[in-house]
Amino acid sequence: MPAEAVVRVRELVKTYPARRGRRGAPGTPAVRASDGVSLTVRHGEIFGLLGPNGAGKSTLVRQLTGLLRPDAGGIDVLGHDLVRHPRRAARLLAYLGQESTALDELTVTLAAETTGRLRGLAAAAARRECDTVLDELNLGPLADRPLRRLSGGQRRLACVAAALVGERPLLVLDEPTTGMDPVARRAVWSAIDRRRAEHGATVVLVTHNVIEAELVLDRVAVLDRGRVIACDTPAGLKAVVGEDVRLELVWRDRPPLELPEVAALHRSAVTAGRRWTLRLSQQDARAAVAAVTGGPAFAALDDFTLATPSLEDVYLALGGHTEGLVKA
Ligand SMILES: Nc1ncnc2c1ncn2[C@@H]1O[C@H](COP(=O)(O)OP(=O)(O)OP(=O)(O)O)[C@@H](O)[C@H]1O
Repeated sequence: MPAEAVVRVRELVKTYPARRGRRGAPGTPAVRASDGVSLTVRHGEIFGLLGPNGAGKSTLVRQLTGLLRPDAGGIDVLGHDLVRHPRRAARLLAYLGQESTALDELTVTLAAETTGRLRGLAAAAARRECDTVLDELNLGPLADRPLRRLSGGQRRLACVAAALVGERPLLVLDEPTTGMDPVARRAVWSAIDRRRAEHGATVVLVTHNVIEAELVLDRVAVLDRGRVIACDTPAGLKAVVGEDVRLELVWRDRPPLELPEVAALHRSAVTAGRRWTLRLSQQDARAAVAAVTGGPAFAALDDFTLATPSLEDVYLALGGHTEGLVKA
């Protein structure tokens, strides 16, 4: 393994078995949630896994953290074979899963301190680190509240705090900022970045927020149906769509498909209800805007935007499905 690689995943395969339904209820078919995933995360990177609901992101990180055993393939974290030795994961990485039920009865302070103690910190050190992290994430005022008495975003923030106590060289975070307001999100991103800058931590995180992904990630693997369909820097991925721009049209009600200029756009649009998204050359985008704003189509139009490409456009260009991607 090259010195700079912290995580190396090779040809990972995981299929959830089919289940027969009980008492006439429909069963569930087998799902191949990791379908030959290979990727390498380098030292000090903030590496993202992006993809819609059900793409296989959580399945991948649960295997990375030793919680789920792959059917085939290899996982190497800092030179340790985690398929053969899944329990070593606890020493190598801090994991923030999607659920927090294990900590719900504890206060914010106790959740963070206990996690630190479980990671081998002495009582005084755990307390010290806990104070620092609660301060960093502006959780001081909520320190004595049990997690179950917090709002969804506050609880998530408390779980991030717990994940950050008791330093680990690798942080694996499954949608760390879900449900948080912008201030909390910013605090989380700076806390993560500080771990990287000051302690050389490497971060793997799951997100479906494409805007956030562009801002914080060094590299991103785009997952779709258990496969990595692209892996590059956000800028590198955006080069896939070149100089194109994105035109979004939102219709008031039913789009007037009887108008030829609208019917022509419909053929290349990705539609989601009243919203159409088109990726066009700059010249074609200008012509399209002129066509829908200059003629009878305008009366049926609620809103339109022209934007430079985002990761979402890359995702569309790669043939992904955007239903599960969050755009703001
Ligand atoms: N325990 C399970 N048993 C059976 N199928 C599962 C199980 N967990 C996940 N799946 C299926 O595996 C696929 C991948 O799920 P996974 O949770 O990894 O996706 P994800 O990309 O993390 O999605 P989300 O963004 O919604 O969290 C989905 O089709 C899901 O329905």
